[in-house]
Amino acid sequence: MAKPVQIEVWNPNGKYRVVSTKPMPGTRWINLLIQQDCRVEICTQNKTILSVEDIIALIGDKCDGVIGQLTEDWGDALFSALSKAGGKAFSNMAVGYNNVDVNAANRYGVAVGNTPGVLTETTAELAATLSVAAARRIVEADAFMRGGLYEGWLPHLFVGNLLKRQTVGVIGAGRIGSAYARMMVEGFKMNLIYYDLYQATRLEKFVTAYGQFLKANGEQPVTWKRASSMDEVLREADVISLHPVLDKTTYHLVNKERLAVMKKEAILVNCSRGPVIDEVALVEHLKANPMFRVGLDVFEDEPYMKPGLADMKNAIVVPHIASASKWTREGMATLAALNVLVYHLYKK
Ligand SMILES: NC(=O)C1=CN([C@@H]2O[C@H](COP(=O)(O)OP(=O)(O)OC[C@H]3O[C@@H](n4cnc5c(N)ncnc54)[C@H](O)[C@@H]3O)[C@@H](O)[C@H]2O)C=CC1
Ligand SMILES: O=C(O)C(=O)CO
Repeated sequence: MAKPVQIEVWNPNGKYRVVSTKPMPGTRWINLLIQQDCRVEICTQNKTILSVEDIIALIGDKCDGVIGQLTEDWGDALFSALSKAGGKAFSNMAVGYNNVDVNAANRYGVAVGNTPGVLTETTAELAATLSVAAARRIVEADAFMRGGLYEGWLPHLFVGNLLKRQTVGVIGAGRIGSAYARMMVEGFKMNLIYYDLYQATRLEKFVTAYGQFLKANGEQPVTWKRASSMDEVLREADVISLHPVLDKTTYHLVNKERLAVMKKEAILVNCSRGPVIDEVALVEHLKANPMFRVGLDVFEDEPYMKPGLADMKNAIVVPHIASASKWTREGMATLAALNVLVYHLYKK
């Protein structure tokens, strides 16, 4: 039997019981639930990742809906427990739902929601930040300065890459990949090459129009190309950012062989999911190619890094913060609450 979990209760007399496995930013999401007659229970347990047993204890005997987190394993055990407690709706507070077994949810009659859109620009901005930080060696230079090593300007000190007129490669040109591509094309006048299973028509139109604008102003136009294979992007791009969903087709999409295809001085950014890159192969590649740089927001065995990664000066690592702006996180919480409510509102 799991230990009882600590909770904070809002609107104790509400008719529907909705559980959030974590406190979430803002109060709009709580107010929306209360307005629809929900008793809101928020788990305040001081434990970063709740186990399946912890969440089963939270669900208890009666629960109408749950808002959960991407760190939790939403599979058969949890959907079975939620269904037994009368639950009909679950929302991940994330757009990615690789932690959710949607088939299991279907089997138990639980509707599943996620939080797309509201985090698109914020996530793309972090990918752009990592791209620039890697190109200009910002983290290394910061450590150098703080280490008291700066003795004066030198022609060779922290020389990095100029992005202007280089090629940006995007793998997975969906919402976030396309927003990132637009930032890099418009912000740095980079040419675009992308690979996706589907054509990114709006993105292509944007780059074409921006190219025409530049030309009309006497500047060299930017260009775009839809690659017929992922390897084409890896071969041609100077900066490559990964934005696909994580599923069977994208697991270890970037492996030893594909790293070898990339330019020796390329920059690789990952703000999608850790397992899209074979991280062991990446560490070896970083060791063998000191001019190759990566910017990583996500890791294969999150929260852990593969041995050796933390020692690599050509790697920038941040703790899965790509969607971490106040506006976005409040928006994600609001969307998650609406997802859980939709089912109940629909029934009324
Ligand atoms: N690091 C972070 O904090 C965040 C990470 N994410 C991750 O980013 C992912 C993408 O989010 P969105 O852009 O909103 O989703 P989206 O569904 O709009 O875009 C995903 C794209 O990947 C493409 N794709 C799927 N399989 C592919 C393959 N085998 N090769 C190439 N492309 C493939 C799809 O066609 C689609 O265009 C999420 O699933 C999530 O895992 C999202 C938000 C924040
Ligand atoms: O939404 C997601 O998928 C994240 O990784 C966090 O925002």
